[in-house]
Parts: sequence; structure tokens; C-alpha cells
Amino acid sequence: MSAPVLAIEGLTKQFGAVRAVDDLTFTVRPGAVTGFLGPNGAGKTTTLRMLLGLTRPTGGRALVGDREYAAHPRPGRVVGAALEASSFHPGRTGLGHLEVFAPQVGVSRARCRQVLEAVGLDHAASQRVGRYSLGMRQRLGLATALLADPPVIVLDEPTNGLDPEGIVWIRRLLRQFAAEGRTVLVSSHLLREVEASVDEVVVIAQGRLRHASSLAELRTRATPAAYVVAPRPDVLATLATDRGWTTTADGDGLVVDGATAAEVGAAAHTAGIELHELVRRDVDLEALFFELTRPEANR
Ligand SMILES: Nc1ncnc2c1ncn2[C@@H]1O[C@H](COP(=O)(O)OP(=O)(O)OP(=O)(O)O)[C@@H](O)[C@H]1O
Repeated sequence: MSAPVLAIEGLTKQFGAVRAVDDLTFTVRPGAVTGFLGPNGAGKTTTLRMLLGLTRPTGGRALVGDREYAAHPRPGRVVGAALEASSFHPGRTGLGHLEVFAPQVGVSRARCRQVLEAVGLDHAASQRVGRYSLGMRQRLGLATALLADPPVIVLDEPTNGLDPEGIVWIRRLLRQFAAEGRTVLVSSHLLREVEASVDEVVVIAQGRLRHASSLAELRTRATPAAYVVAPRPDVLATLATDRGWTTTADGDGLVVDGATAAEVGAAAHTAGIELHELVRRDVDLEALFFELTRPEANR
């Protein structure tokens, strides 16, 4: 499958006095899961709505491959999207909802049953959507997105309302889509929630791009830290301070901020300091995310 690239080019949306999206530019490549991240009100949904032709941009454009979404002959077959879990007709059954969409994307009723099963809703096929839980509506939204087996999948906060098992399930599904070569864009206001399933991250705040890179590259931006246990923690703490690192007592040992485990090990070795334990501390991505998305005035 050669899935299209998504290209957001100088995209801007002004709602009265509010600039919801402000000259935003980034691309989303196939074969990867891209996390579209930002705090509440950052402009994620507005961006996705512009990408899907549901909101008209004030400026710039959003391309799905070589053209805008609406310019594709059958856009619903190219991009499968789930935006808001609440926008279902409450009187329709889960299956009925999919059957309304099926002709629009040119798929059979049998396919509707197939996707309901794929999202774990076959047992609730004839239940009214009004009685679905938030998690079930999320699954139905995903089923709608998957109906046409599209090469591009766009999901807005898909883990909202899912239980831990559902979150693990959706992570696997996202990974599978990427492995199949699809272009996958998934929004969230929590980096921690998508950390295990994304390859690329696009971070926005106040409608503006704050960061775009691979997740691996973002990690390298975070301050490294190590946990170390030494029989003479005072000597180790002095060494760390001399190197410009900070230390905090933690249980039997010290957390050294600002240094990798390898740097702490090498420095201790050179200084002839005995160590009993030395491990890498996972980088605090959440702190970095908070830093990246702080209001501009406070940066
Ligand atoms: N139709 C609208 N009319 C006026 N203002 C709007 C409209 N839609 C969104 N906004 C405003 O635009 C800004 C961005 O909203 P948006 O929903 O795109 O953010 P978001 O990142 O998706 O947030 P959340 O995570 O809370 O859903 C907010 O200030 C919001 O109040």
C-alpha cells in the first residue's frame, strides 16, 4: 500500500477574536503513527476539521496526497476519520449507524458487520447508540473510520473513555496500521497516553507549532538522569556538583539529573569512586511536553 502523505501548509483559522490555528505547517508520513499533541484548546480538532474539509481555513491549506480532501473523487475511501464520539444519532443501532455510512464509501452491509466485530462491538450491533458507553462510542467511531479500509486514518483523542484494556488494544491497532504502510494521525492532549504507540510527534499550543520530530529525537531533548547507589553518597554528590549535575537523595541512592548513566559511571571510575548500582532513569517526557506547550508569554 502506498498511502498519501498529509501536508499541512500555513494553515490558519480565525474564529472571531480567537486565532484557533495559527500558520501551522507540518507533514505526516505513511508507515508511521504520528501523535498530534497539545493541551486542551490548542487547536487540534480545528486542524483535523480543516484537513477533513469540515471547517474552511482562514488561510493556508491541508493536502491529502496531491490535493485537498474534498477534491478526492471519493474522499471517504482515502481518509477514515473519527472526530467526536458524541456525534452519533442516539436512536440508531451500532449496525444501523454503519449501514448509513456504507453506501457513501461504497462498501457492503457484510463489511459493516465485519468492522463491528473488528472493534469488539459485535455483541452490541443491535443496541441503540444512545445506550452505548463513551468507550463503546469510541469503538463505533473507529469502526466508521475503518469501513472503507482506507490508507489514511485520522483519530481525534481515540483513547478518551476507554478502559486500560481498550487503550492497549487501540495502541496495538495503531501500530498494526502503521506496519501495513498506512498514514496514521492521532491526536491527544496527553503525551503519556500515546507515548507507547507513536513514532512521530507534532506538538502544538495556542494554535502554533511548537515541535515536530520523531519521538526518539524528542527523547534526546529531555534532560538525562541516572540513579546511583554508592557506599559514600556524599563523595559522589560532591563529584556530581563539580560536574554541574544536580543530585537528590532517593531511597538508598541518589538521582543524578543532567547526566546519563554512562557519564556518571565514567566520572565515578575516573575519580576512583565505588558504585554499587547504576541505572538509567527514564526521561521525563511529560515535563518536556509541559515545557514545550507553556503559554508563549511565559517561555
Ligand atoms: N466553532 C468555533 N467557534 C469559535 N471558537 C472555536 C470554535 N471551535 C473551536 N474554537 C476555539 O478554538 C480554539 C481551539 O479549539 P480546538 O477544539 O481546536 O482545540 P483542541 O486542541 O482540539 O482542544 P481539546 O483537546 O480541548 O479538544 C479554542 O480556543 C476553542 O474555544
